[in-house]
Amino acid sequence: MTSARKNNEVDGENEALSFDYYDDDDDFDAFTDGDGDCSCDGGVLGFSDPFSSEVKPRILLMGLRRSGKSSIQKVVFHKMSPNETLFLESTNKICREDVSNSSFVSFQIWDFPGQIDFFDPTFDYEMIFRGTGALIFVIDSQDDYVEALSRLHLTVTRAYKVNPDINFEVFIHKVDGLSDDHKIEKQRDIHKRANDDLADAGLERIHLSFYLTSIYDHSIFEAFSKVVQKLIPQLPTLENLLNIFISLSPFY
Ligand SMILES: Nc1nc2c(ncn2[C@@H]2O[C@H](COP(=O)(O)OP(=O)(O)OP(=O)(O)O)[C@@H](O)[C@H]2O)c(=O)[nH]1
Repeated sequence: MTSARKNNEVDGENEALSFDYYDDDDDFDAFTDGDGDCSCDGGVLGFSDPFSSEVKPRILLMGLRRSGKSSIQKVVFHKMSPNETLFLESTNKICREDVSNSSFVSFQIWDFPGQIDFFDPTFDYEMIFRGTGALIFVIDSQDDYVEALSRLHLTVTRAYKVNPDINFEVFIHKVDGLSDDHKIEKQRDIHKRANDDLADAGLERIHLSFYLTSIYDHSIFEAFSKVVQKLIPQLPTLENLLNIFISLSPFY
């Protein structure tokens, strides 16, 4: 599969282009390009959105500090080995990256620093949520997640008010250290608490999808793939066409 990826500065002034092409049959490798870095913006507050007219869906990566957001982006899209992520520095800027590997699969990822005050009144979160297709909220399952859950609730409710069409995706991350029983138990607990919080706020109509993920196995690629697939409007039509094709195939 041929892939091209383009990096942009968020402020749009110093546009740096980096295209990489490769051939690979692996669906998940189709997300990666090898060596590029995303570009980041230092002015977190009140930056402009020079690409707001683009139709590319936007995927936000949010969550508390050190939950694993940048590691996910580096492993999935830059072929970084999981062990190398141990040396990643904390993100203090919004990093935005354009990913496009076909006319169907094309989107932007915005990696948010964990420590920003997202609800600072000068921060234009309405602009950010308005153009968002999916919001991935990363929860570190190896840490105490009480604070993460309250942050998740705040983020989701704010985002929903601005744009009820956002897909809310919760990555229960770093599950590599947990036994299978423990993983299921964590997922059940987080799922229940997050949905109880929404029900208490009268917002049970907000749907959260949960995934158990780790950068140390295939789970992070599968989860990201599912998130991206939901953003491909042509997918149901493509599936229908493929089903028709298969049913008419002489080998079927
Ligand atoms: N065990 C384990 N560790 C992980 C996983 N993903 C990330 N980490 C580790 O978590 C630490 C923090 O990862 P980062 O990607 O820097 O976290 P972040 O959310 O981007 O942090 P900020 O930039 O501070 O917001 C690093 O030491 C990673 O190696 C995972 O799936 N399993």
